[in-house]
Amino acid sequence: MTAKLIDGKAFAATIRGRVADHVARLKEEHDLTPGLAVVLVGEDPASQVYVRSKGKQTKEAGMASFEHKLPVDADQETLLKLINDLNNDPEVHGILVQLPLPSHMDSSLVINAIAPEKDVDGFHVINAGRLATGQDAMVPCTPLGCLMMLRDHHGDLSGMNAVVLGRSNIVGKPMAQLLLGESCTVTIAHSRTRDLADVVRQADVVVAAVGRPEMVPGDWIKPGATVIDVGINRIQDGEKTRLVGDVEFDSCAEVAGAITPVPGGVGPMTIACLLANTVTAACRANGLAAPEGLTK
Ligand SMILES: Nc1nc(=O)c2c([nH]1)NC[C@@H]1CN(c3ccc(C(=O)N[C@@H](CCC(=O)O)C(=O)O)cc3)C=[N+]21
Repeated sequence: MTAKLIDGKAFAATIRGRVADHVARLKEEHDLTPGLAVVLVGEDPASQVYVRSKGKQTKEAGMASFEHKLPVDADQETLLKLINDLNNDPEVHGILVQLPLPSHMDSSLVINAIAPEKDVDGFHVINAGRLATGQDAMVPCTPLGCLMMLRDHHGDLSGMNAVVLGRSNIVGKPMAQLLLGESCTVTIAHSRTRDLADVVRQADVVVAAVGRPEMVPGDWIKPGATVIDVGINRIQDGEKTRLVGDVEFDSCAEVAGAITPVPGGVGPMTIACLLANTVTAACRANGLAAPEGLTK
């Protein structure tokens, strides 16, 4: 392998340390404890593991963690009532509703019921609009984590060709907005893009967020490019299963200048940014400046 490995796990630990420092200062100087509420509907085992890990990391950073579980057949009104209560709870600065929701619920409606200033996922339409127009927004955690890694590796990104693979509202679109904000020349490629390989070959920065295991081979990568792999796909490997990203790691690492691994890349950064967003929300709710180095 010739590429430099971008260690998201280590970087995420650094971010969490900064979060914990800031939380300690908020307690001491302002008697303020940032609080994060996580809402889980249903009992999907992967979601349960993930929610538990968020709660643990929230507490480790010195913040208050509130977990709310609803049964899979809960009606939407019950969820909306809970969100309304959390919107009005002064101890809750951030609200995350774990996605996907059961199919009888309207996720857009549910997400848009969260007070925008408590929407630490950055999925509310107000936050999407603020990000797109360059105003202070809550920025979605996964793209924010990717941007932090890119900035850390490159410093200035201006003028670089960035190709974002995937056009989802939670990763692809906000990632493209952030890169545009860094003055990159941004292309969003997707399943209908013509000559996809040639498009990706133009990229100095590739962010792969399509959810297709090992879709990007090394011969699509421009020599020296930076590859950020957002994919977290569990595939069968003989008797066992293992996690792979959206890029073929070994072949891409032979060509790229730098690459994130899966696991240990974007995933841990996502949770670290969730904690960072919660601190930002708590600061803003109390008329304090958002912490340096933890926001966009
Ligand atoms: N409202 C909402 N916001 C989310 O941010 C959200 C969500 N719903 N629903 C589920 C997805 C998934 N997600 C992950 C974050 C970190 C890891 C992570 O840290 N992964 C480890 C590996 C963990 C393992 O071994 O399974 C890693 O990549 O190293 C994984 C998955 C956030 N999501």
